[in-house]
Amino acid sequence: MTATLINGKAFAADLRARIATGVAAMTARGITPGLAVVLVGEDPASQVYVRSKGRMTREVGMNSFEHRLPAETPQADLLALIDRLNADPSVNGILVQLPLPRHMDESAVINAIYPDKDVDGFHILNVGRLATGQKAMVPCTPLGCLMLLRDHLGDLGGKNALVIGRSNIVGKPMAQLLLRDSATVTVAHSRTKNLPELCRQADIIVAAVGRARFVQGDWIKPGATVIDVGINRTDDGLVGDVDFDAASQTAGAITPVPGGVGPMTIACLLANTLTATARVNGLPDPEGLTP
Ligand SMILES: Nc1nc2c(c(=O)[nH]1)N[C@@H](CN(C=O)c1ccc(C(=O)N[C@@H](CCC(=O)O)C(=O)O)cc1)CN2
Repeated sequence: MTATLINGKAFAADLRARIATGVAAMTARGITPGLAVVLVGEDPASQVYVRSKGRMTREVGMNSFEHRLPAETPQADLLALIDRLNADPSVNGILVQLPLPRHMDESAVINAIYPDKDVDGFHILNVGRLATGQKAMVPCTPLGCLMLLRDHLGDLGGKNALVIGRSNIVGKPMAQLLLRDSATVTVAHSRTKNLPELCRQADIIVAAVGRARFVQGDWIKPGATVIDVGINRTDDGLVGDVDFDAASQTAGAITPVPGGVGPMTIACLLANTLTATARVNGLPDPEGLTP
């Protein structure tokens, strides 16, 4: 292997320590940030993520409120819970764990969250704010990717960045964030025709396709920075969207799976909760936690 390993796990631990310092300073002023996480149903991976979110929220000194609802909960009951959390001043951030059960309308649920408590950054108003360069709550996984990229590369201006995947959660906001940093951004997806060629021109690849080892080693431009957002459970264990062994022969730097982007998601959720708390209390945004 020749590529530098981008250690998201270590970066996330350091980020959480910085957040804990910010929380302590806020608590000293009589404000303790609170994060409410809502889980509907028993999806095994979601249960693990929600448990980790609760533990890490408490570890940084924030109040954690967990709401677990049965899979068959009517949507109206979930919306009523969100209304209560919107009105609760001890709750600064609200997150509804995805995916939701099939009978629920994801957009309606997300857009019921008060935008300034939407620490996932999925509310339509935050999507618009990000797209127009306004102060927004920014989706956690792309924010984590941006932090890793800036830490590794410094200025992203003028770099050719390829985002593979166009989801609302990762691909689209990732493209917006890279554009904001003056990268030249291409978004590829399942209908893109010349993906290997596009990859070979990219200084930065962010792979978020949801297909195990989809991005091949010989697609990588020598020295490129590769950010792998994929979390695919296979017979070989957890693997990313990039063929890590092959890509790391050519890339300049690469994130592993696990231990790369994944841990940044929860750290950035805590960062967003601290930011939301600062904003609602008329304080400046905490340093280094927003794009
Ligand atoms: N409301 C939301 N739902 C979901 C989000 C989200 O950002 N908001 N993202 C994902 C799941 N997710 C957090 O919710 C998440 C995914 C992965 C990790 C992580 O730390 N991954 C580890 C591996 C852990 C494992 O073994 O599964 C890693 O990559 O090292 C944290 C959070 C979907 N839902």
